[in-house]
Amino acid sequence: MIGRLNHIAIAVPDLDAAAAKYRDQLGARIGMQQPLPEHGVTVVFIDTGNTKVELLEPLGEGSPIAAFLEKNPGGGMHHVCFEVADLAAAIARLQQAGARVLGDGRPRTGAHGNPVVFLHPRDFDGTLIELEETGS
Ligand SMILES: CC[C@@H](C(=O)O)C(=O)SCCNC(=O)CCNC(=O)[C@H](O)C(C)(C)COP(=O)(O)OP(=O)(O)OC[C@H]1O[C@@H](n2cnc3c(N)ncnc32)[C@H](O)[C@@H]1OP(=O)(O)O
Ligand SMILES: [Co+2]
Repeated sequence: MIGRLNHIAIAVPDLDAAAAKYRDQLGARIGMQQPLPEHGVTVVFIDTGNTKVELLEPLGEGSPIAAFLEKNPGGGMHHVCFEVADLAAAIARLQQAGARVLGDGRPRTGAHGNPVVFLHPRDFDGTLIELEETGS
C-alpha cells in the first residue's frame, strides 16, 4: 500500500537557524519558508534528490508540535511521510486493522496541496506516520 518516502520531518526550535545550517554546512538546496496556520507550523522543504526533509517550527497557539518540542527542546525527528495512491482505501484498511487516524479521521490538504492524514505514533512503534495521496 505505501509507496515512496515523500519526506522525513524534523521539528526545530528555530527554523531560520536550522535552514541556514542545512544550507551552509550541508550544502543543501533550501526551499522557501511556508507558514501553514491551518496546520500550526511553518515549514521549509529541502530536496535531497531521492526524498525531502521537512523542517518544522511551531506556528500560533496549540501547534501540534508544541508538546514534542517541550519534551525535545533541541528538536528531533518528528514524522515520516509515505506516499499512497488511494488515501480513502488506505484509511479504510488501517481503521479495519485498528490503527488510529488522527484528528477527525478525514484527510486535510498538506504542504504540497495533496490530501494527507496522520497515524497515531503509539500504533506504529513510536513513530508518527503521515500518508500523502499522490495519485501514483
Ligand atoms: C505541513 C503540513 C503537513 C505536511 O504536509 O507535511 C505536516 O507535516 S504538519 C506536521 C505537524 N502536524 C502534525 O503532527 C499532526 C498530527 N500530530 C498530532 O496530532 C499530534 O502531534 C500527536 C501525534 C497526537 C501528538 O500530540 P501531543 O500533543 O504531543 O500528544 P501527547 O503528548 O498526548 O502524545 C501522545 C504520545 O505520542 C508521543 N508522541 C507525540 N509526538 C510524537 C512524535 N512526533 N513521534 C513519536 N511519538 C510522539 C508522545 O510522546 C506520547 O507518548 P507517551 O508519552 O508514550 O504516551
Ligand atoms: Co509532513
